[in-house]
Amino acid sequence: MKKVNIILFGVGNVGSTLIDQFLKIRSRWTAESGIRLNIPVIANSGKALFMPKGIGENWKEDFDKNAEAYKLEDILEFSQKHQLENPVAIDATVSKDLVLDYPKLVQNGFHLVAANKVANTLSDEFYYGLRRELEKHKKHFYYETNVGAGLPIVQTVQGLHQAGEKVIRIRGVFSGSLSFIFNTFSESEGEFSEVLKQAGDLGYTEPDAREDLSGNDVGRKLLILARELQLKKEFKEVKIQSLIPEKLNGKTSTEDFQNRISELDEIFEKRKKNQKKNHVLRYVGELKVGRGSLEAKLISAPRESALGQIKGADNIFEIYTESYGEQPLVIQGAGAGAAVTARGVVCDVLKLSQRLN
Ligand SMILES: NC(=O)C1=CN([C@@H]2O[C@H](COP(=O)(O)OP(=O)(O)OC[C@H]3O[C@@H](n4cnc5c(N)ncnc54)[C@H](OP(=O)(O)O)[C@@H]3O)[C@@H](O)[C@H]2O)C=CC1
Ligand SMILES: N[C@@H](CC=O)C(=O)O
Repeated sequence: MKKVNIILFGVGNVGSTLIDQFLKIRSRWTAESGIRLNIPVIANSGKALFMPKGIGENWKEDFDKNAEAYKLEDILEFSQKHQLENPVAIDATVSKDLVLDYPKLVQNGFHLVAANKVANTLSDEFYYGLRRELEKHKKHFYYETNVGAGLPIVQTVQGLHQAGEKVIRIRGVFSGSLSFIFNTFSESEGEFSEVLKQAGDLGYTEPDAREDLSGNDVGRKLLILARELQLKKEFKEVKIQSLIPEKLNGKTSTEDFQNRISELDEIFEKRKKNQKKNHVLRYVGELKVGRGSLEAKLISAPRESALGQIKGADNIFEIYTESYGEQPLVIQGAGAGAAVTARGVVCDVLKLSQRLN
């Protein structure tokens, strides 16, 4: 029997769904794959719940009653003291501070699985430094949900590249929240701000929706894919069209922004009206590998086109390669939401566990 110990950072939208999915699947993993999954630590930004034998169905009550203030060192000590086999740190936060601690986690024997995109979008120096550290300590890092949530994008791009296939261009709708927003807004009479709020309530936006509206989240996904193709790029090199007017950006707090989102209504109503007939708004990302160009922008696309026909919070990725020629390899499906994202993390943990002794 192979034991795998999960240390979960982030018990928000994705993290709490992930716990529920783990609790449901783990007896099947034990029976079918010989993997015994234990979740001895779960933490938010201020508190952690330590349970050496692992959390169970009542984890929310246990967390509320028994979680305590902690530092990363407390988790490292706990892992040593209880000699946790195969510890895996899962990052379901948006924290940069936690990411800066990844090398320390790896040095202390942890494998990494991240929904958080920050580690793969910091400087080139951090990106390759972390990979050197992982190699040195023979640890693994999975992050499939960084692009397309539960869709198999990262593994497909990695697989094509490693197999020697020349990837020429990747284009599509990379944001689940912006997809939902424009798919809904283009077809309804409702105000833009109402649709934006709905996207937040459905768990599609980042904790601060401006990360989506600014195009930064799409910019990050482009950079992550570019780096998989060994392009040496930094985030500042991604050309990004922000959808947030200056007055709502910068020094405005998240709360202020939330209170003022109706100021976006007129702007987007105009954009919707100023389109050709049977056209819809789509926020697209495009990576041209040969030119090394990465761009995220709002376009008006024919309703019947591949980009125009997507629904709900769908992402669509068109991957143009030498062998596929003019007809791209297309991956499409829900690109945001707690259930699909958590399932993507579960898949990562399963793949990682299968590689362990
Ligand atoms: N929603 C989606 O569809 C997708 C999300 N993702 C990524 O998943 C991640 C989580 O998103 P989501 O669940 O929606 O976010 P939430 O805001 O719902 O949850 C974030 C959680 O992280 C915790 N947290 C913040 N900082 C730290 C820290 N330093 N240490 C430990 N915990 C911390 C928060 O705790 P507290 O409450 O104390 O602040 C909270 O529990 C994000 O990186 C997002 O980009 C990726 C793909 C799709
Ligand atoms: N906020 C993101 C969530 C997934 O990465 C998005 O809208 O795509």
